Amino acid sequence: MQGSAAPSLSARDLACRRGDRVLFRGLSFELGPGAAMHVTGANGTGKTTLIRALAGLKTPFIGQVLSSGAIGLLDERTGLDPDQPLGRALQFWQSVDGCGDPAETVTLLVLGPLLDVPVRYLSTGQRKRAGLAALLGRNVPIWLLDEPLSGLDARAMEQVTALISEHVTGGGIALIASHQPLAIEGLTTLAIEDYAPAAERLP
Ligand SMILES: Nc1ncnc2c1ncn2[C@@H]1O[C@H](COP(=O)(O)OP(=O)(O)OP(=O)(O)O)[C@@H](O)[C@H]1O
Repeated sequence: MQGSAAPSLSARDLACRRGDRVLFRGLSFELGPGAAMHVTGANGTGKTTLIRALAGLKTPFIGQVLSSGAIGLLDERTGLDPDQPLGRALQFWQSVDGCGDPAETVTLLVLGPLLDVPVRYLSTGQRKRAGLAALLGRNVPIWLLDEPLSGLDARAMEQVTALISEHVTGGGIALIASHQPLAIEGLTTLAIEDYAPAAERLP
């Protein structure tokens, strides 16, 4: 994994809004090596917004995000060039981040038969697996995963869950927003609705 220091990710008294609406406030947590946290909440409660704030892509309205170690984000975008065949698109990240051979990841995620297919032709589930392969190839310690299981078949869900477990067992950090249950040992849960301003809470 990139960087030798122990990774950490924390939020301190975080509040984010979209337009005039405050989605959550007073949200704090601290994650260290080997931590996995499941962010739950109904549609529109702010899970993606939280992940974007943690990734540094959105400025919180109040509070701070602190991290030590490189952050990798997996969301609905793969980060892969849509016009390149998958194999070449994955190699691009490998050359940028200087990581090892992606062959193992390609095998694990059953992407071998798709290496010659342009990224834009991949199905939803194939694209999700490709995005995860790119993330794995980057070898970063902190994973922010926005709905990593959506669009996956049962077998792929198991494989992706196993890869997340392996990442945290190896000392990485994973924060996962998901509507699906996650079979990951030691997983903690952050219910984002607990941090909604009182006026936003459902009865
Ligand atoms: N650019 C934007 N401008 C204004 N409001 C936005 C913007 N992007 C998102 N929102 C609103 O912010 C709220 C939170 O959206 P977000 O995507 O964080 O929710 P979520 O919990 O991830 O939802 P889901 O479970 O559907 O993925 C939603 O009400 C959404 O409509």
